[in-house]
Amino acid sequence: MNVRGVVVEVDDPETVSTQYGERELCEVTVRSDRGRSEPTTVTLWGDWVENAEQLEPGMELAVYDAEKRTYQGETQYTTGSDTTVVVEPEFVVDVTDVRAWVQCPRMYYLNKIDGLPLAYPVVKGTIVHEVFGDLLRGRDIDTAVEEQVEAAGLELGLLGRDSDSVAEDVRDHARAIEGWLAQGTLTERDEWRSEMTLISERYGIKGRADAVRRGMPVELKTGKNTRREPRFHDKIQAAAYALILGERAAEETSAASMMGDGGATVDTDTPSALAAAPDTGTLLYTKNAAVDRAEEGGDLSPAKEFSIGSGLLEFVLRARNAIAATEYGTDVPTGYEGDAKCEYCFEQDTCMAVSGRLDQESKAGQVGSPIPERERAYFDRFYRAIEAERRAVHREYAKLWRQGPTERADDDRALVDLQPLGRREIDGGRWELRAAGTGATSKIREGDVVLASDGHPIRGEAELARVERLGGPSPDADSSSDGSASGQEIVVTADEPVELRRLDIYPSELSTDRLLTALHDAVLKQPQSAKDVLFGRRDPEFDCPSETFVDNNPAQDEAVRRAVSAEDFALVHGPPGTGKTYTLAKIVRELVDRGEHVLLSAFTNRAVDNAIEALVEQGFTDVVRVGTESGVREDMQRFRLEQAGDPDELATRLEDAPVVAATTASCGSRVVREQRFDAAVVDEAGQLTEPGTLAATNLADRFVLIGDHRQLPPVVRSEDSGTDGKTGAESGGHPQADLGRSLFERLIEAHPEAGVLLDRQYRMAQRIQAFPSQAFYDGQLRPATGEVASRHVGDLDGVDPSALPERLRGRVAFVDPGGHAHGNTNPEEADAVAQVVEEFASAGVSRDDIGVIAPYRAQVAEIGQRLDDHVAVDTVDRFQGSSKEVIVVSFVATGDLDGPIFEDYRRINVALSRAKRSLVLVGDADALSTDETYAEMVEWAR
Ligand SMILES: Nc1ncnc2c1ncn2[C@@H]1O[C@H](COP(=O)(O)OP(=O)(O)OP(=O)(O)O)[C@@H](O)[C@H]1O
Repeated sequence: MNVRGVVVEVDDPETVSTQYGERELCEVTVRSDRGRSEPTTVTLWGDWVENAEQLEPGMELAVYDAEKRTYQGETQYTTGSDTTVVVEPEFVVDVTDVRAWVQCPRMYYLNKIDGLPLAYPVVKGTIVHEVFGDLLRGRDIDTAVEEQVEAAGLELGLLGRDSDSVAEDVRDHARAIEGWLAQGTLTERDEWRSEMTLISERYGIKGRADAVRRGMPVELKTGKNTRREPRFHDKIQAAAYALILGERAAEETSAASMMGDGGATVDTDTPSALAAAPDTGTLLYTKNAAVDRAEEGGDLSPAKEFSIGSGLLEFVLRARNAIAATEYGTDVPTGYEGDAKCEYCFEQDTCMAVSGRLDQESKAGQVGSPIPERERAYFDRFYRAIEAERRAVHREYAKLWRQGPTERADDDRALVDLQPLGRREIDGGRWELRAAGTGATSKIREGDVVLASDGHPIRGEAELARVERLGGPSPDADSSSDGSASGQEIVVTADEPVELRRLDIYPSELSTDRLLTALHDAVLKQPQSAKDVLFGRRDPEFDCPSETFVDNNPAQDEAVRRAVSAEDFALVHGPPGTGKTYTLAKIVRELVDRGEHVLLSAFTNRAVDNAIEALVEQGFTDVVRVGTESGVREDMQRFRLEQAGDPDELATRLEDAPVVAATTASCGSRVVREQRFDAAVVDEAGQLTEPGTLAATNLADRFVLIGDHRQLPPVVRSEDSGTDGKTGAESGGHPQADLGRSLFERLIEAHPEAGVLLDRQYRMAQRIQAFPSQAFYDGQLRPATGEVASRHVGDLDGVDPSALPERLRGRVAFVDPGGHAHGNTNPEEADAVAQVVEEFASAGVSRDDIGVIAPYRAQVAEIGQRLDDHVAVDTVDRFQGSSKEVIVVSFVATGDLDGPIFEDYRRINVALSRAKRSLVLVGDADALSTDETYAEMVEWAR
């Protein structure tokens, strides 16, 4: 019997005498069905009491294989020998976190906030793991070592290492692996899986096992261990994988026995998930092979097997539960939760320093004096906000099993019903998998790492895969014979040959991890003077030169002057089309001319590439672009710094470049985080969370933020219910504003004197800019030139304005087609939008010059079906930063104004300010007019 529900009450634990002696118990009352059912009591016995004590009302509790009994007419549940207890099952804890927690809960916390440094043991560890995978896939040792060392070239170069000595070092480790693989028992390749992604729906654990051999976990450790037994926390890691493997094995058995029984429910002979777990794990300590046997004794064999019993598995689960319970309240562990000895801990100094500076209780004690109260409060508030983001990511994991395939596909989180077209082995024993798509779209993009599966991402065969191609004609002749393949071939690469039937977005905690390290670095590593301005203890200072930088635009000129003379920071506020990118390029060039080492950053890859493009247009090309191959635009690849290659050359290129360009997310990478700059210039700063901005500004002595807080705000997941298929629900002015408010906005409000408003726009005809200027910029925006002011579609080559219907001949039009909203679509409105587009096209406007913006993905799809691919149809979020000659906006709403686009004026500002020559609003005028601002908009447009 399984019991699962929301905890409503936790009694005090008590000790009772039983036939087995004194035992502890704790009664917990839960309401199942997500808190809707009548209360049920579950008695947790023995060691599970430890977890019971961590419970709080409101948490979710799952008790699997509980024993049922009736007491005084009431049904009760109790833990038995096969029972497992899971706290907050949808909080998906990573196996490496369980390991760290068992070492010391405080270490788990420290790892989280300060991230993995760029250090040789870390990089070497990664290389050895890659080589391990290669060897398992049958690769030759010399090739594997050589290629993997080369792949880490940049990191090794930054660490001052040369390839030969690293290869020598890695080869020692690789020999341990090879020796072990050569042992007679390991012959059947089929029994191996390298790098297996495991996610447990039952226990809320995930991780990537280094290898699974005959169903048993194998973990590789690049350290040495001369004892016979593996280290305890290493065993914990392998046992955690065993726990998940047991769940899978039990499911397979029960599925098989259900089939054997003609579909009837069987619950007698199926083993519990715990009993089905593998009973042996292996730890491979590769450094043992390199130890000099003359100098060191003990057990030097690298491979150490150990047995996994239910006691160990339950221990793992209790540690996992302790993490989930701690994170429920965003509590900071003190170290007292575990029994590690601080004096043996190599993190003791760091631990004491962090505890001292943040004034946190810690088993190791504190050293140093605390940072000011205000900074601690800041750290705390953002820590909580970022952890709320992490919980939102965890909810995304849970959707992998909570949502059915159709629901996931409708939510744009999966591509389902793919038809496998074939697979082939490629370099390094990896696989290329191909399938025919259905023509459906999703948030999955080329270059993403996704879960590829044979139908179910958790219960089926699944592996992490990289999307190489989505759609596009198949180069393979035989797949075109399959009608469904036409134009929709999907190609991914993976370590294992999964039958490709479905792709799911794989939620990643990487960006939350990086926000935390940025917060840590800003508060604990930045010099006092930098923090003074951030925390309002000092006003920013300028040392303005009298030079002219831009002679045809006074505001831009002033912006460059402020930027180059800022001793702390400068802020450039750029409304739509006012030359933000142009000004940014000027600023970067001026800084470089002054001999400064500049970091150029932005929220999106697109903006980073646009900024480089503007630099190139201004004749400057001395830029190094850091980013992945798929993230960087084709024509900017020539600036991209490869990760692989000669260490010294790569490191020199990065360190000597006057300008390094990377997204703010990449600024948190091991490589960029180690660099220092004189100045950081950050574009799209209005869309960045405060810690997201800090990831870039932490790396420089001074910074310039360029953005517009009246356009799209930062995307914050934790406010996004995410299941309604709407876009934009993420931000909309909710009270949890810490992450929703950018550093740019906070600073420009606190220090308007440090900001410059770019007030001349080079995009919209005067008639189009009138409303956005009035409504969102206090009427301060004006066309930069007469040409801009008078723009009209009639000026475009081949366009005959008289061929347009009367209502579309002006620069702004309003079309009210009526119709009814069905969920997030309005088909009649979609028809009207398509008609408007066709009318412009018939008058000679190129379809590539027309864009359609709708508030919801569903309406985007509805309109997209009616138009050919040349017309860009998308949500507001995807239009930020771009423009078109003609823009048609579909509002969808009828009757009332219940949509995120309407709750947030910043989104409507973006939608209205994309058009150069013609803007057509399509919607229900009566519905829109129920809101004051939109009433004015309708008035203006008609
Ligand atoms: N001072 C200037 N003189 C001449 N042209 C300019 C000047 N500043 C900007 N422009 C031109 O105006 C256009 C818009 O500039 P830019 O792309 O930099 O705007 P933006 O503010 O970055 O736009 P968006 O709102 O889309 O981010 C570009 O074609 C650019 O070359």
